[in-house]
Amino acid sequence: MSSIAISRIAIIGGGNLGTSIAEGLLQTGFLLPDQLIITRRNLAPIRYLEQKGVQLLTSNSAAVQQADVVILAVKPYNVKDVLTEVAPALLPEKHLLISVVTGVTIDELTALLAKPVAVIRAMPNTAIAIRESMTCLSFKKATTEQITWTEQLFNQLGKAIVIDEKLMDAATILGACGIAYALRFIRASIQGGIEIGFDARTANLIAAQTVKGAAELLIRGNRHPEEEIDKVTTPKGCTIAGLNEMEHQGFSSSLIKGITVSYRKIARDE
Ligand SMILES: NC(=O)C1=CN([C@@H]2O[C@H](COP(=O)(O)OP(=O)(O)OC[C@H]3O[C@@H](n4cnc5c(N)ncnc54)[C@H](OP(=O)(O)O)[C@@H]3O)[C@@H](O)[C@H]2O)C=CC1
Ligand SMILES: O=C(O)[C@@H]1CCC=N1
Repeated sequence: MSSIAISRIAIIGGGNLGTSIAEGLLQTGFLLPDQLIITRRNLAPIRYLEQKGVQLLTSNSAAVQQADVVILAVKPYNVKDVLTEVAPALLPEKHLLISVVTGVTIDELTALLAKPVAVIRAMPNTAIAIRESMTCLSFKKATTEQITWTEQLFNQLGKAIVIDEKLMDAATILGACGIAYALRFIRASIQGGIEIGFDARTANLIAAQTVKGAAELLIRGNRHPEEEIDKVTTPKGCTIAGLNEMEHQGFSSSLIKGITVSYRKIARDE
């Protein structure tokens, strides 16, 4: 497989994440809409992608046959059936399998395929739909070209880093589930904002843009949050009073505990 020339990408499982990946991919110059195939059993919810030129199929094997990169985006409990179905069509000399499935290791995927197809695990998040994903990648036996190509692909869709596979569950929690945690923070801010006088729409805009700005301060400035917090906290001021009350109520502690509970839900010793 060349590092740049692919004929088609097939996304197996056009659900929340699969369609988010498709939407992000369509915004890149990485491929044309007719180079993208997406499958699910019930195609009705994703007919809108057909209007954009994407090929929709119910046959996973037919999708795999037409593609050289296959993105597996089904729930973990569907993996065995789907891989058993597509294994005959997956050719080691042709295909790269990228799995975004939570908690299924490269060894487990390879064992289900029972053939030496290159497998890369990717853990993106739903912000991939707007090319703002944080994607963690891991691999075992992929070629340099396949790894480079996959990094380039996900860097077109946000930021991508390569991690050890044993950190993949932690990446799932911090990066993928993290979208939900961040949105809950924003929702709570909106509720507080309404209580102090804003209508919901205005509170939503202020809270979301403020979180975006805070995140950009860290990303662009490569800073620790507390450095930026120090700039906001006037001595005896309102910020520190509110922050300390949040901590007295268990703000950081509840987040840390939530993250570790989420982690225990999927983590295994690897
Ligand atoms: N949602 C997220 O934020 C993230 C999810 N993930 C992982 O990505 C995977 C997908 O998650 P998510 O998109 O949320 O789940 P969804 O349930 O939304 O999507 C899974 C899709 O797979 C389809 N599907 C099920 N069986 C088959 C089959 N035999 N052939 C083809 N398609 C099939 C389903 O459609 P139908 O029933 O019509 O076939 C469904 O649309 C999971 O493993 C999840 O852990 C990883 C990171 C983030
Ligand atoms: O909650 C879940 O199981 C999946 C994994 C990452 C995001 N959603």
